[in-house]
Amino acid sequence: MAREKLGREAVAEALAGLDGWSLAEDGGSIARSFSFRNFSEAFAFMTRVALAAEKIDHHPDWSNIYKTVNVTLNTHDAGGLTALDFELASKMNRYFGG
Ligand SMILES: C[C@H](O)[C@H](O)[C@H]1CNC2=NC(N)=NC(=O)C2=N1
Repeated sequence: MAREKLGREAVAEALAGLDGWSLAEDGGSIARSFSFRNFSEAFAFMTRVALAAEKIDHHPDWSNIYKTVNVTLNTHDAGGLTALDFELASKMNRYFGG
């Protein structure tokens, strides 16, 4: 199941294929900071991600400061990382890459 908490090895494996994301010290979440040319691009990215998040019913913890978007992902329901976090993270990387 997509919402099942992943073990340490599965997390390490999923993270290895994911550019720019780092694992929190407690292993319970992943984080990445995205930097854009301006606020408009940052917000366009957030809009696109928001629609994708709604579609898969999985939502980021994030903040936006001007042209930077800081994101932390974990699955609250599972109390850790699940396949959904890595699905959303790789979508974000794709949208960021263009
Ligand atoms: C009822 C609904 O499916 C749940 O509350 C979903 C919504 N979005 C979610 N997003 C995240 N990041 N973690 C969750 O556990 C979660 N649960």
